[in-house]
Amino acid sequence: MHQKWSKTTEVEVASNKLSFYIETIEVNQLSPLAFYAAGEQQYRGERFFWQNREKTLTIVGLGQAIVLENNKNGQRFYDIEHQWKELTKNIVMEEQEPQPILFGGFTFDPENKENGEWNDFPQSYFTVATFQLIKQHEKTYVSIHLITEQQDSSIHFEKLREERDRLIHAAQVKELKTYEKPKIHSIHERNKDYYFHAVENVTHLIQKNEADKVVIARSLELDFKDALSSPQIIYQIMNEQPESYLFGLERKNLLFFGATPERLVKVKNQYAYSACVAGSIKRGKTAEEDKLLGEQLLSDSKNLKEHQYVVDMIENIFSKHCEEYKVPKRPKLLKIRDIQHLYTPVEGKLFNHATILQLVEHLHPTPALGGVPRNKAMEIIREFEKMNRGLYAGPIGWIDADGNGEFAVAIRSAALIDKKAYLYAGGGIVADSNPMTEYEETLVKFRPMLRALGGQFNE
Ligand SMILES: C=C(O[C@@H]1C=C(C(=O)O)C=C[C@H]1O)C(=O)O
Ligand SMILES: [Mg+2]
Repeated sequence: MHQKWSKTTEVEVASNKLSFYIETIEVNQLSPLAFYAAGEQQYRGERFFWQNREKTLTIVGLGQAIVLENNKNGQRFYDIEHQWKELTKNIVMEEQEPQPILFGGFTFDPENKENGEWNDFPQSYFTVATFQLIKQHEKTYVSIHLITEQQDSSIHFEKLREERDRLIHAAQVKELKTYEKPKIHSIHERNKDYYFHAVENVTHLIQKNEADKVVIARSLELDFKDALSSPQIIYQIMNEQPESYLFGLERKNLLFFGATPERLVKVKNQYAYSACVAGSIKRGKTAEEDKLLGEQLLSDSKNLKEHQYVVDMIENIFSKHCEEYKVPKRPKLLKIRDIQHLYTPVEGKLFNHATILQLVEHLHPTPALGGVPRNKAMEIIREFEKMNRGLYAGPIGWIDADGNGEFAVAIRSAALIDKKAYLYAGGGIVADSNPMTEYEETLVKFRPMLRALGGQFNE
């Protein structure tokens, strides 16, 4: 017999009286990706996938028990947090019991009005899945969530149990499926000339002291021969990027996905963990060359400057939200498949009242993706980036009913819509930046998603 938990709580959200029904079972041996793929017919546009960097936690969501979204600037973090607290305040979980998860993301800049692939996408987009799979410590749990105004939901719930069993069965029999790499028809560097012009201009502005650092990004447009499926893409990024957070978030016909090495913030039992990741160099072709490049990065003044702005800002936020915190004096190297970064982990013990979404609100955007000073940098980005970043460079992640959770910075990412994918990459511009070097840095940063999608740049 599977271990099983069931509970119902009454809550009031936005003056609606709602009941939150939860039933969780432990299941044997189930591939999270196969579970995700089992939702291909019924739940397209309503799924998510998350795996942390350490690969100790995987979460999959199929269907939507509730969607929390808003377009409010200024209050968007607070609103999501408030609604989630209302939804979960009466839930008392047992220690071993898997929690209901709120998963989603915040766009990079709610003030950006550029048209494109992010049209109609809300500035904050979160969901609680109808069917939630959690794989943690080698155990796998599947929960049903039903959030409803109905008083008697027993018939509805019985249907959901049947559907859960169908999904689990389908996932078990599809276990061994592999997917082919997509076939790219064409690659287009959007506004390429304009990007060089932007980096040059922004460097001049910084030399004139209008700002200290500004991150400028650009995008690639890929066309495919055939339409791609979300499980096919998640499969590719799982094979490509073992040392990163992996994520996929669907809404209607858009899939946003990526493999990022960068943590924005993790909160566990009132401890907070963040990471300064900024400053980059490529990987070497041999171990010796790789080591030399790493040493070069560790002593390169332009990259150290890029990095230090991030450390100063994150340290400042931690000093406001923590009783105590630690910041190492010098960065170390974070080496991932295509690139090496300067990396400084930061951790602290939060004040009692501090929450993960408050930290997300204050940390986003760090100067790793925005700049210094923050507001000036955002204005410059709006003026000089001919695009809408959407969820790229924004916070993506989850929160549980206890307020624990983790958000990554959604870089090394792309949006897929039908037969087109849009890949995003940028870099920190400081006074001594050079357009060609920055351009080449973006090529390296495009590489993981490009490779996952079946493409490659020639060197
Ligand atoms: C902007 C990106 O990455 C950020 C910029 C970096 C840099 O300029 O050195 C390094 C890591 C990230 O914080 C991206 O990957 O698109
Ligand atoms: Mg850089």
